[in-house]
Amino acid sequence: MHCKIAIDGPAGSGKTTVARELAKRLGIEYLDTGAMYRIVGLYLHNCGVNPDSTEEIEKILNEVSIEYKDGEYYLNGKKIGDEIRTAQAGVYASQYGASPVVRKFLTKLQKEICANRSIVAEGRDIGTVVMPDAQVKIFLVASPEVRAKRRYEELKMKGLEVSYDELLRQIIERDKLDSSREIAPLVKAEDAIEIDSSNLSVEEVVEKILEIVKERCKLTR
Ligand SMILES: Nc1ncnc2c1ncn2[C@@H]1O[C@H](COP(=O)(O)OP(=O)(O)O)[C@@H](O)[C@H]1O
Ligand SMILES: Nc1ccn([C@H]2C[C@H](O)[C@@H](COP(=O)(O)OP(=O)(O)O)O2)c(=O)n1
Repeated sequence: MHCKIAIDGPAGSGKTTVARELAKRLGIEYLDTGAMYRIVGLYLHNCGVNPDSTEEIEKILNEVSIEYKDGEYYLNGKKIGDEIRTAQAGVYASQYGASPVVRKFLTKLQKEICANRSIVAEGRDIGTVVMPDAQVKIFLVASPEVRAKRRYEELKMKGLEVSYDELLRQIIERDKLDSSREIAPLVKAEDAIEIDSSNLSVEEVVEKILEIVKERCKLTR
């Protein structure tokens, strides 16, 4: 039986770090759905598309192909790099991520990738929309201040000029946008287990989830 693990939560709660480590230890696939929203958000922004215009977005997405191969993303055949990892790309992802057309386009792709395999997928609506049948659903949270500090350290390490106050503002704004939108909002799935990572190390979070996985997926690793 396939083991499906869904990790949802707000920006900076540790989803990507934890999901990657879990996938490695369990020897299963990993999917970062946020990267896909960042790719589409940045592309639509660069095309000057109005986030509220369904027609404009549909027209552009009809000519777009996104592929996911061996952990890498390709947009119209071109491999995606760190350009999607900026704070601003996260803002565009959140803005265009509220569009029903964008969500339909990406959710279809995400369901195809997650089908018929054991996988750890992370984002905002994995446990509620993309993999509602996941045996393990984690809702990973942390205080906005802790999440902004983590993002600040992360972006500084990448040599990017960032302001903690601006990051905190953006994180609070994205939290609000992501959880108040009509379609597939960021909410804890009824059967999800909430973990607050504010005062936990990555290892402690991974260990907590591994315990749940071993019990529910009967995996030995
Ligand atoms: N429990 C934790 N304790 C300390 N730092 C963490 C923890 N979880 C994640 N981080 C760090 O915080 C930053 C953001 O983590 P990330 O996994 O990208 O969060 P998300 O995917 O939820 O936005 C990364 O630099 C990561 O190494
Ligand atoms: N499944 C998802 C994943 C991301 N999004 C949107 C909302 C998020 O603010 C942006 C960016 O997501 P991402 O996980 O890359 O952002 P963080 O790493 O958490 O800062 O994309 C979404 O709407 N649904």
